[in-house]
Amino acid sequence: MAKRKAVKKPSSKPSFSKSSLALSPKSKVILGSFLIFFGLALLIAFASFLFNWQADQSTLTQLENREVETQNLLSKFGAAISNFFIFDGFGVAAFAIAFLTIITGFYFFLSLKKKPLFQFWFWGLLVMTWLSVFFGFFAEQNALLGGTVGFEMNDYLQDYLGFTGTILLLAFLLIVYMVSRFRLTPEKVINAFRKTKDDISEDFKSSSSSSVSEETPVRTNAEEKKKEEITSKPVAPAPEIPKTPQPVTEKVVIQSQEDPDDVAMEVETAQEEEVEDNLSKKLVEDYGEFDPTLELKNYQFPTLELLKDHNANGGGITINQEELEENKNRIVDTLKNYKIDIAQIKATVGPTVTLYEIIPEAGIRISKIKSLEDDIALSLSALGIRIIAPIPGKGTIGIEVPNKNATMVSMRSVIASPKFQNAEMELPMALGKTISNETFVVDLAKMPHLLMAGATGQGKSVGLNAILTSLLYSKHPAEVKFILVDPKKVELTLFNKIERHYLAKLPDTEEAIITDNTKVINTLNSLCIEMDNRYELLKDAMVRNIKEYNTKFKARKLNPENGHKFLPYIVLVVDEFADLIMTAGKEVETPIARLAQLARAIGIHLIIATQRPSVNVITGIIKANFPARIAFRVTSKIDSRTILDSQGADQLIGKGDMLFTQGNTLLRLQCAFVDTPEVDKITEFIGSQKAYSDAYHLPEYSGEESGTSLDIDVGDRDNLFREAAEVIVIAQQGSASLLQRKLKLGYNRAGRIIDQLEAAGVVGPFEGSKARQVLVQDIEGLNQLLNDE
Ligand SMILES: Nc1ncnc2c1ncn2[C@@H]1O[C@H](COP(=O)(O)OP(=O)(O)OP(=O)(O)O)[C@@H](O)[C@H]1O
Repeated sequence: MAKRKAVKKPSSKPSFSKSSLALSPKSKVILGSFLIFFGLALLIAFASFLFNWQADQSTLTQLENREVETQNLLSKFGAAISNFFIFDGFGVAAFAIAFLTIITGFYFFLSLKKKPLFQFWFWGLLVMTWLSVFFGFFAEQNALLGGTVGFEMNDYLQDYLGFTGTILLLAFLLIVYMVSRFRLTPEKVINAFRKTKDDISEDFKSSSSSSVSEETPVRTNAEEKKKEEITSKPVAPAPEIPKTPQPVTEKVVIQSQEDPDDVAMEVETAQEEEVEDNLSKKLVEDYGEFDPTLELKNYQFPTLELLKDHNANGGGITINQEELEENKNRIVDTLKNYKIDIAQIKATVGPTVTLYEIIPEAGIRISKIKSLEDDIALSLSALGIRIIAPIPGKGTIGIEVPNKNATMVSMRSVIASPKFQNAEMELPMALGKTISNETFVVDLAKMPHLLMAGATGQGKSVGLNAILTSLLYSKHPAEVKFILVDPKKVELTLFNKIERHYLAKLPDTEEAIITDNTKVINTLNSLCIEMDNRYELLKDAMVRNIKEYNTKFKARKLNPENGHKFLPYIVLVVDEFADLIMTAGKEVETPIARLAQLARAIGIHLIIATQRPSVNVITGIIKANFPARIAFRVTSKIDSRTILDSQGADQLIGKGDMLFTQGNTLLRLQCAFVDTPEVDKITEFIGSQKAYSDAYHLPEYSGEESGTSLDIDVGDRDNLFREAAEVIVIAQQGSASLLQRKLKLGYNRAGRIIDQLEAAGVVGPFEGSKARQVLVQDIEGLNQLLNDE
């Protein structure tokens, strides 16, 4: 098949490299301010010239004579330049030059895009010339109005076109200008007239009816307000992309050369790709890259001052030489008891533990040391000793011994560290410090999900807060959204304040932080729908992951009219997973497993914490999909095995001492500490700033039971059934949230009553996001219905 590629013609224009013309920001500000002041000077000089031109003109021939005085506010310079532009030039229309200079100054000063500026100048100069001729035409007597240019051009035109011809030409040029600059069409003019006429007649009507009804203006106001709200809603940060470009088709006619009688065949080739590419390039040129943060462009990230430095000595570690020596001697002596001689010993002091790396004498088998692990720990008689034999990749044996005085790792120190500040990660989390006192930062997007376990009081909640704080310090509200599940109801409540900035929720729910297990099931299923939707978008955009998708969207290569939008990362945090599994079991496990298996590419990441890392909570399927794990201190070796697949977590010392693995080696870390008042301050700081109108909405999910016919025994009805029915009938609105509010009920109970009302025929079936239909008109009808039962 004949395929022809468009060959780009080499441009005949001379090409300038852009950088040779580019100015540095400093030069732009200087040039910009010069132009602004110069334009203002012109403006003052021109204005002053209008009043003093006659007096000043006589002095223009003696400019070099310092004795001669001019009336112009800008003296000789003002008089000369004004005379040049106004009298010898374009008349009063020359004011355009002053304005154009000021506008140009602002463009440089604010580093704005130059393209509209060229348009300003083009149209500005054209209008100036037109005005000059126009004034020259009507005010021939006043030389100042049209200037010499206006006068001469007018004279010239009248010689050739005559009086009437010149008027017609001027009128024609005016129409050309209006149509090309303001896209004015006859319909638009007629519509504008019609609208004014309608407005006037409406005003007339409302003023005559205002005395009759008092309610009308109130409603009008409300309506107006609503209208205003709609129009003044922050401009959706969606790039303006015109209709999908039609593929350009090229026709090639093929005719057999040997046989001239052969039927000619037309081959059409489409050049869709290039057009789209050009379109996105043009859009980027015109509007710049799409900026997802535009809607909250004044958003300020929380400052470091909101965090406390929990250490008096500024986070540094104090090395206690005596303690080091003492521990070294104990290790050497203990090993000697088991006939293990040491060739070399080295200590690395961390915030909570010190690592003693030993190299045994030649000939000593590592397995011997390994088998003596417990005995060595016992001889050293300290809590939290962990023996690593050998340290992977090093060929030494490590013995971690807790420091007598642990140093707290404050969140402030890890957030301020260059490692976190310069981290080029999608979702950077500053977890704490390693044993060699280095800040440890990992990317949640790479993990891609995190499992966290630890007995009660060992630092899980602090760990979760540290993760959330890291993300709040590094990501704009447009880039990440959290779904927080907190069955304990107290741990994550502080994050309520940032609901409209950072949280995601189901559309019909009031609270964004989920404390109710039924809602968790709905949210998880909704998240699965979001996942499927996102996969569809990725497929449509022909990209493999969210990062590529967002890059393509920012480059304006994806059309929002086709459903494309900027996709924020979604982080689901479940604080007490054991509790969920115990109450909801499979209903929770299935969507969690599905998300864990599939959600990595589309930017949904899960962080699951549990107190009880038993096998019925962390099942095989969940474990398989959570390669990254954090273990705080647990109570038994079995628990340690369940979470880490090896022991060690049972030997930790608590208070944020943790082991982290991403599938291979175990890393001992001291978790960064962030206190509740600090989290409170951060959320307060964010919460008090301008927010989105609502939390990020997840897709609607209608529970499985919806739509099924219900058969509920009359005797099993809730005590508040009758009262609830009355509330619903009076309000004529069949929603569970109404019952929750009016009767102060929990979500579950309100939902149950609604089901009973459906069975009794008071309300209709579930209708997705809409409230159910109320089938009874009034209380009398309700009484009749219930008495007939
Ligand atoms: N990283 C840390 N550095 C210093 N102290 C810590 C750290 N993490 C926790 N602690 C101490 O441990 C206490 C308990 O921590 P936390 O509330 O996080 O425990 P938890 O595991 O969430 O307990 P629960 O499961 O009962 O909620 C904190 O009040 C704090 O004093």
